[in-house]
Amino acid sequence: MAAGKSKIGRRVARHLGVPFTDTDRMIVSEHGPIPAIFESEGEDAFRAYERAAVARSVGKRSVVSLGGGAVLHPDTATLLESATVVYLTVSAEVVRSRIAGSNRPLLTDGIESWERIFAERRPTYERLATATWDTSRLPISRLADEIADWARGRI
Ligand SMILES: Nc1ncnc2c1ncn2[C@@H]1O[C@H](COP(=O)(O)OP(=O)(O)OP(=O)(O)O)[C@@H](O)[C@H]1O
Ligand SMILES: O=C(O)C1=C[C@@H](O)[C@@H](O)[C@H](O)C1
Ligand SMILES: [Mg+2]
Repeated sequence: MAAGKSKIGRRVARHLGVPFTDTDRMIVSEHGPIPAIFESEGEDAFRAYERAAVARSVGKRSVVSLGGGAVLHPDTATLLESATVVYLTVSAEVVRSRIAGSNRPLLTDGIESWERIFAERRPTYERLATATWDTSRLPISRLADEIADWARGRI
């Protein structure tokens, strides 16, 4: 969470001249704010909406920014096995300020929740990654340039 998927993904798509989709935004436009979905319908309902949004997005010539937990669904993990997956990392030290004041429903204990969730998901992220960038030190613009250069010709 807060590694830069949405901000960097949008710029990468612009550089590549392909459509951009952010599955969190799709869910919000179709079902309302994410915290409200978690509160009134629960995480399982959110994951089902997310799985559907990912299934409609992945596999086209485009850039898709996923929610941090999208890989938890086995169908999504299977879809990503045949996609070009950029895994963005960030250190706990740096992410602390990025998540301050955030309304991500799973971050009930701030950085402690972030670290626990990251440790649980890390093997899955690493398994599905085609390439990895750490976003802790470089600006968004530089990361987007590098990733777009790498992705050109691959998608
Ligand atoms: N390389 C970076 N340097 C500094 N700030 C960054 C960088 N990348 C992202 N940020 C900032 O971190 C915050 C989170 O970024 P963003 O929303 O793109 O993350 P995300 O991975 O999409 O998070 P989520 O898991 O909630 O979807 C934003 O405020 C963004 O401006
Ligand atoms: O990592 C997660 O589980 C989440 C990340 C966000 O992008 C949203 O998809 C939601 O807040 C859940
Ligand atoms: Mg995002």
